[in-house]
Amino acid sequence: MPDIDWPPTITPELGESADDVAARLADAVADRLEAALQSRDRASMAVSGGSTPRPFFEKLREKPLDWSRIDITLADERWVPTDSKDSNERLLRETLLQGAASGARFIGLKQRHDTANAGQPLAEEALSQMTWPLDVLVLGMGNDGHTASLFPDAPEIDRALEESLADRCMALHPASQPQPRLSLTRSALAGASWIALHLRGQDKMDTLETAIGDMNAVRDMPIRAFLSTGVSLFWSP
Ligand SMILES: O=C(O)[C@H](O)[C@@H](O)[C@H](O)[C@H](O)COP(=O)(O)O
Repeated sequence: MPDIDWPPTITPELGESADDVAARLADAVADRLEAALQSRDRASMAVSGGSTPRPFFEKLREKPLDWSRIDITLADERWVPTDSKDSNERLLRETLLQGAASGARFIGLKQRHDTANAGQPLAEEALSQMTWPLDVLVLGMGNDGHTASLFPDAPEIDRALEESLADRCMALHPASQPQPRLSLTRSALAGASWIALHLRGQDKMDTLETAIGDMNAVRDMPIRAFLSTGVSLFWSP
């Protein structure tokens, strides 16, 4: 079911629990990573933070993969210390990067610098260690239609959405957010070989349907930049 032609008539499997969907997503991601490792020395993945992905991360880490050949980064990061409760890096270290999966190479976005703008060149350099395009990308979405940290109210959003931007990451300062963000750019994200959209709640489904209703206004709902590329929807009520 997961692969849906976009724009879809959304028909997620009704009645699936969040845990069921997290397990199905972990299976699909493991399959894609395994397939990538059949043809190349290393596989690369970017995942999103927030509250939705925790059960997914806890299931994915149990998969029997050759984690030492897998590079993992974040779709975005809040510019906070990596021991902050708001840190996506901390979330990943506490959930996914445990046990055998701790053997993966994690490329964090947060850098020593005080500001996201100052840290961006170092993050860009760190990201260049990975193989691109990404083999796997797991996106979330906010009810304003943001994904990663591509927020419609960020002054930098137009540049971050440029389809041919060379930079793989950018600092953004969305007025709606308490912290500056460092986000992968549209060009870095949209090139992924396989994109999953992991959502939970009717509010997110309503937002998704609004996004699909006017696919041209990408700046208003940046998730639209990815829906037309063909994403696999993993949604639970
Ligand atoms: O750093 C972040 O918060 C994420 O990368 C962000 O893009 C997230 O995916 C959405 O905001 C949904 O968050 P929830 O899963 O908490 O609803």
